[in-house]
Amino acid sequence: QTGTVAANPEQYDQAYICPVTIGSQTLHLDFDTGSSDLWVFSNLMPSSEVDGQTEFNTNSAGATKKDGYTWSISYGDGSGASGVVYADTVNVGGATATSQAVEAATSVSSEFTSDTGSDGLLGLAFSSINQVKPTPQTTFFDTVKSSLEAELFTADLQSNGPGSYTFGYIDSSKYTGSITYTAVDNSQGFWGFTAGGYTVGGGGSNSTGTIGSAIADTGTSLMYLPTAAVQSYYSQVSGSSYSSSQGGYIFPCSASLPSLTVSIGGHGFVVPGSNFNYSPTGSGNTCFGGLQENTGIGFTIFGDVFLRAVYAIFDETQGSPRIGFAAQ
Ligand SMILES: O[C@H]1CN[C@@H](c2nc(-c3ccc(C(F)(F)F)cc3)no2)C1
Repeated sequence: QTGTVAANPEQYDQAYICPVTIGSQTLHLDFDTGSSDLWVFSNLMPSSEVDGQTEFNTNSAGATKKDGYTWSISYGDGSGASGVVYADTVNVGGATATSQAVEAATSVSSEFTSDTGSDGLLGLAFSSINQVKPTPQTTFFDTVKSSLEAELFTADLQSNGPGSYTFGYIDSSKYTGSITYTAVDNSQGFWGFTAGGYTVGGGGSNSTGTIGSAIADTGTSLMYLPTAAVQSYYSQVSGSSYSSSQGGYIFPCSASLPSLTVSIGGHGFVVPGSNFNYSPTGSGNTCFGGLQENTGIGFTIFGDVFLRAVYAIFDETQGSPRIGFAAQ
């Protein structure tokens, strides 16, 4: 089997929301290659924590409670959720898992209540970091992968318009040139890979260092690189500065932004400058940069700002996992 689902950007491309059928309900979930739990708003939550989101009905005929199973998760920004676990049929664009662990929230943090476009998350990292106790559950991809035409999924994220995820096949209309694959280190549960040198702007190679280990994370909006690369980038953006009040680099919204070329698997991938204007700060006609320092995170994260510039293939067809990127 295969699956194809639209990936709809929230405002400022903050996250990508996809329709998922669970039993007879359709919920809109944030697909996240940086975590491994499929959790949903549910009828078990206090109404004070729900602001228009669709609630998974745990009383529906097809939902089977997994007694004694609980979960609790927190995300990079400190938000989180917790609850209990059911099994139900989950269909993503035609790819169907007949008995998928569906983690029904009994409580979510205020950030999720306020994120009115999302009814929960669908994790696509490795099942080793699933947060269900006493027994971790498999991700949707792990549950269905043996039944897919090919054991892979792909992400085509777009700005201001629908992109798509595919399960089980590569859509050759989504990219140009060839796909460059590189080995994945999943020892931390993430789609980890090694990135090489970088060049700011289209000029000659002015890269002074290499980026090193990184993760591909569709659930992170921005791109977080080592300080040296970030300072090198913003040194080419006139009027840019680090704003402690905004918590990152900002610049005049009228600034012209250079591209950033990153070498992965020996191929240079170009992120256009426009990808690095993330959003207005709301003060003084300054804009918040889509490239920020990885200090304090502990990871270099290739989030949506990077992933919008490529077609990404999350591939387990070779036995050991690999990740592929192609220009689009
Ligand atoms: O944890 C890492 C795994 N991938 C990144 C991720 N972060 C979120 C997230 C989604 C929605 C919200 C909220 F709605 F604003 F609460 C917050 C965080 N989803 O994936 C970071």
